Amino acid sequence: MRNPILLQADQVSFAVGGRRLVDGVTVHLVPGRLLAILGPNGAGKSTLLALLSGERRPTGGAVRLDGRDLRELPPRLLAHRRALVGQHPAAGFAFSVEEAIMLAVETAPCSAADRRRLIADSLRAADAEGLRDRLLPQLSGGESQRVAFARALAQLAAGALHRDGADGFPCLLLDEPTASLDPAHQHHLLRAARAWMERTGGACAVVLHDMTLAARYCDDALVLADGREAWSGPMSALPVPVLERVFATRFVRMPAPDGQGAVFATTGQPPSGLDGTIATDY
Ligand SMILES: Nc1ncnc2c1ncn2[C@@H]1O[C@H](COP(=O)(O)OP(=O)(O)OP(=O)(O)O)[C@@H](O)[C@H]1O
Repeated sequence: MRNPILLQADQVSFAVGGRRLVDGVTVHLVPGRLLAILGPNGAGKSTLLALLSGERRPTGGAVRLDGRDLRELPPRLLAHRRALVGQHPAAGFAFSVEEAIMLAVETAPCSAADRRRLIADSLRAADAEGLRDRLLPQLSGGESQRVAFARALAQLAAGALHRDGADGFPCLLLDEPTASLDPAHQHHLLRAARAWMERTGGACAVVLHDMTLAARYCDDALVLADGREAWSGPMSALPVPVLERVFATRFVRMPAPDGQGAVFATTGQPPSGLDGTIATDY
């Protein structure tokens, strides 16, 4: 029977100079469930994503894809199975957007026409079709993020052509992919990530600072603080006091007007309880 866990990190740690940036964290990525990785600046979210992607090797514990230690997987196979969209997409050389995405799919075993269609599909999914002929260094921050997302989708779509049958679902790892996006594109990207999971049977983890987006689009949450797990579970069950504790600021959770997820507001005041008030937690 297929292991329902696609990417599995058990008690992973990553230490530099005696400091544990990630300390004994367990993450299970399951097809069809979008995981939000939350936590304050410096909590270890990007480092954890780098461990999950195989970009960094854990100094303790192991990360497994379909049960195989990432260290045993050849880099090419890994590139077919998982894509990481970093926090700051590199401006890179003066390639056009289309050329940059072509680099990610040029070895795909298909015709040139199919390759062009694959690029077009990825650009469309990221609402980046209009950027196709633009040069990478001339893109705005949000445009770069949309192109980096399209490139990751194209990389995994090309990777799927290398795989046989149902073997090996893909894994998409997104590090603050909405940080530079306007509100409409923030929703577009997370809807696209969910649609990608449904289409491919893949698994996805996303680092977010926006709790409202996380509540609307993510099934599960892992909250990190000081490199350790502070809380994990279904996003809908994430307690406001946990957020207030790790972020050291007041959070208010309200029902979303359309009933999907919740709306989170911060007030900049101290966490509830520290000034004698009671948490407003609907
Ligand atoms: N190579 C490194 N050497 C030493 N310290 C590092 C290294 N890489 C990251 N750090 C430190 O590790 C901590 C975790 O960094 P990381 O980028 O994972 O945090 P983060 O949770 O993603 O933060 P943010 O929300 O600001 O993006 C930070 O304090 C960072 O300064």
